[in-house]
Amino acid sequence: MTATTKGLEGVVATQSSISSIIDDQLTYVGYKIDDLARYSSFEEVIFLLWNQRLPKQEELDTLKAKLATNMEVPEAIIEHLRSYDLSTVHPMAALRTAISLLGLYDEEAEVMDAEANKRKAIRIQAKIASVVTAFARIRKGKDPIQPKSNYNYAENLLFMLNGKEPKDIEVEAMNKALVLHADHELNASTFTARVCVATLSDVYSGITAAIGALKGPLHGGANEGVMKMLTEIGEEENAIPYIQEKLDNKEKIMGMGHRVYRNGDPRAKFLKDMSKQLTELIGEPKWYQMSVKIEDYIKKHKGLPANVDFYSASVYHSLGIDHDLFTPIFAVSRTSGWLAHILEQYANNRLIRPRAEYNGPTSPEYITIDKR
Ligand SMILES: CC(=O)SCCNC(=O)CCNC(=O)[C@H](O)C(C)(C)COP(=O)(O)OP(=O)(O)OC[C@H]1O[C@@H](n2cnc3c(N)ncnc32)[C@H](O)[C@@H]1OP(=O)(O)O
Ligand SMILES: O=C([O-])CC(=O)C(=O)O
Repeated sequence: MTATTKGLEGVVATQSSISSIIDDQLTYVGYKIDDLARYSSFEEVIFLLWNQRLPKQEELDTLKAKLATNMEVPEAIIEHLRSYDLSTVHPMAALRTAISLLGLYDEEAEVMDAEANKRKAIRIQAKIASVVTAFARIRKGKDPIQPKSNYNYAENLLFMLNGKEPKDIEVEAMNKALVLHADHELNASTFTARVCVATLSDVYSGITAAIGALKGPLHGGANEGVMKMLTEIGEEENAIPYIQEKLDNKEKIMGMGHRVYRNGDPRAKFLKDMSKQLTELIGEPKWYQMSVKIEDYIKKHKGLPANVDFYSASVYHSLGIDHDLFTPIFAVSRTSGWLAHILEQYANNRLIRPRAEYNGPTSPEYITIDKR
């Protein structure tokens, strides 16, 4: 057996043609994230991740139409959401359970051929936006909003969330955030999804498992943590003493650091630009200003760069999204990547089963329970 590496750092666990991080550059199917963030719609990226090529206009139109028409969720899911005490349930917990439940209403859930799996991918990608937004509205005592078939994915997401026609700038920002969060090589939640389906379990199980992994604050959950931190700081002048105290207490600063990127996350600059623009637009530039101060300080004193979660917090806040919905919105986007990886895993599968180096006691004498 080879030596263990804590947290599997640097271990290459699979081959994949979906996304890559080489020398701090992120690509989806070889396309630079900078180009995709500037020019692509989220639907184009979904097509790219699932088919390993960019769509022609007609193919894109078909995918957009399929996503829009599949957004409706079974009434039973809505009723289930209504049955929780939503004041205490974390939205990621509700999402995890709702997606698992969704599988019970999909007649093809257990059908394991490639075409059926692609059909399920469309249904899951479409419906996850409705589940998150329905949750958001039901807990405020409002009814879920039906998607519009002529809206694109980002528009529908905002529309179903806020109940009003989104502004162009908001749609543009949401689209870009969805593109930037869509996939990221073998991050923890994607790895979780692949491990799950490599047992030949079903797609819903893979997505449910991945949601569970994304929920944690060391992964997707960090974006909610960033906004919590900014809110606690309150004003720009409090930022550095607050951060220094956290560092003195050996606490981690959410949204900072990354396992793979050492010199900076290429997605962060787009979110940073959007944060500047949108926080000004809503008349709350302090969130951006505070974030810049923290980023500079952590870079200088810890050598750690901001990751994708750092500026996405103030971006989502500016779009009027509740802070505990930031990670579910991340999940809506990352579902596209999880699904791509699940399909890729099925297409060339082998059970994922590494080894553990045993470091427990050896040969203790067994004493029967009456003598212990
Ligand atoms: C979408 C995403 O998942 S992006 C990541 C989102 N997560 C976060 O933002 C949470 C905060 N960041 C972190 O916890 C880490 O940087 C991770 C989990 C992202 C990466 O972790 P790892 O590569 O395992 O690094 P690890 O946690 O071992 O940290 C290495 C050192 O840097 C320090 N460090 C890393 N991140 C931070 C941070 N955000 N704040 C303060 N110190 C940090 C650690 O304390 C450790 O210091 P030490 O060697 O003195 O003990
Ligand atoms: O790759 C990682 O470890 C975490 C990350 O940035 C992501 O999932 O987007």
